[in-house]
Amino acid sequence: MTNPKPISQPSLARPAVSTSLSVSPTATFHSPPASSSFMASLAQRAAAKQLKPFNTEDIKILLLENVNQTGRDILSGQGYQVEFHKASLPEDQLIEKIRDVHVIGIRSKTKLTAKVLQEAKNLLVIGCFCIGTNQVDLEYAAKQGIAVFNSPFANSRSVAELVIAEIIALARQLGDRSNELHRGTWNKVSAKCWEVRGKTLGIVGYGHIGSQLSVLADAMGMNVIYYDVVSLMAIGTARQVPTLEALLGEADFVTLHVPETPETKNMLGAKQFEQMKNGSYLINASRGTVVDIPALIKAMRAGKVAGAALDVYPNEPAGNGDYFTTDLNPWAEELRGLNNIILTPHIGGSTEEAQRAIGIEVADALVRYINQGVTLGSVNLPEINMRQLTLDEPNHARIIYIHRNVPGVLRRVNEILGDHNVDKQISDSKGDIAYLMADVSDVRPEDIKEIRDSLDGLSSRILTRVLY
Ligand SMILES: NC(=O)c1ccc[n+]([C@@H]2O[C@H](COP(=O)([O-])OP(=O)(O)OC[C@H]3O[C@@H](n4cnc5c(N)ncnc54)[C@H](O)[C@@H]3O)[C@@H](O)[C@H]2O)c1
Ligand SMILES: O=C(O)CC[C@@H](O)C(=O)O
Repeated sequence: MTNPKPISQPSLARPAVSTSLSVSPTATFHSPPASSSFMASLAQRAAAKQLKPFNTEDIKILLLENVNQTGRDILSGQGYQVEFHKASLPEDQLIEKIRDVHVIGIRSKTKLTAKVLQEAKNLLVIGCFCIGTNQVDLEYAAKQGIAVFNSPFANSRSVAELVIAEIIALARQLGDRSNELHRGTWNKVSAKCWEVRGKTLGIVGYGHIGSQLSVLADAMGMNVIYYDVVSLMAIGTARQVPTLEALLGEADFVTLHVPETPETKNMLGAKQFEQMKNGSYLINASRGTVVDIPALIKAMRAGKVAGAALDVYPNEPAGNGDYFTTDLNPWAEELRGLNNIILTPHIGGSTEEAQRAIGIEVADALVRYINQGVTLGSVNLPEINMRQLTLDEPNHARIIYIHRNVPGVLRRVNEILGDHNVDKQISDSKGDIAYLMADVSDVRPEDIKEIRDSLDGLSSRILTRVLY
């Protein structure tokens, strides 16, 4: 059973932000970071009337892991209190900080486990300023009525471009040649250095990143094959293969673009390295758990795998520094000692374009959720959208009721709302959790209190919010 949120949790006021969704990462490629939605939000804010009982400056936001300035500006521009940290926080400090905040913004390093989230008594929403959401216990968050948002594809192109660079760098042993020359050694070789034209790229996971990569590799004259658990339309001349084994037996380069799930843990282990072609290459820019690294080390020492590029690791440090040691991962020294291996510190999505786009997209989603209750793009709650209330509707209130998805709730909710004029109402469920949003007109403050108290009294309640 969930812990109900304290009734004292602030009801959030009239929106003051644009509702535009960022639909394309290229939008920010062509636009400066001060996005149109950000400017629009500032303009609207000037005109907006702050309605009682809630002021946006009461909202406390904790941003970790160097969330981009674009996102910070949007959130501060709303008047929220924003606390910013460059790195992630150790669990004890995270627990201490999270107790107090309504919103937390993270990237891939901060683990929001049930243990941490159960301390977050005021938390309304989590923003993952990245693609992956495996670092958050999504189910537990939903059961607490905490919405989670991410940016599903704003860094996909950046990752795909990095992988293209790595395919060529591995084929030409660029890392080794460069390191040698940095040490003063001239070593001009062509043995086992290849063009990529005509070679086969095997993409595991043909989603946003895998399919972008497919287009780029196709354009370089590579044959593209892919394996995915779902049947997906091939782009260009790419071809889906039925099994991972089939892909491994045919690909010269294998690149992983699957999410971290129990099924993808050690997806590439000793058996799979055996199934790869002799002298083939492996690239992992997905999650560190997907590759069994000791097995990779063996396969590379045996010459089975001719080169590898790793961007992600089972354990990654909270911030920058000299942390890539055996204290972090026991095999770190062995990995560093291998030839033709490119090791990067989880930078697949780390470009100016991607980080700006993510900052805007996730911050906009947070503001929409805080100010309007809109869950479009949420990864753990049903997606509900309703048009913004305007200043022409001064006595309207927006009721948000997050509840357990059990029989009879709508009847009880409508008994409570039934004495009022319900202009609009939407409800949807996702698994055990349901989200109801209703706009009610001609309500007085005492009505609002009564509605809220009555909804709070229902046994199905997870969280009630009233925005007015
Ligand atoms: N290195 C980085 O900086 C970086 C940046 C962005 C994303 N990522 C990682 O890359 C992953 C993929 O990103 P995406 O945007 O392409 O995700 P996506 O959800 O668009 O695509 C993932 C694909 O993997 C498939 N899949 C899932 N489980 C599978 C399995 N067991 N076997 C085969 N296919 C499976 C899915 O069907 C889907 O098509 C993310 O989950 C994230 O962890 C890393
Ligand atoms: O920026 C990050 O920390 C994560 C990048 C990437 O792994 C993602 O999931 O988007």
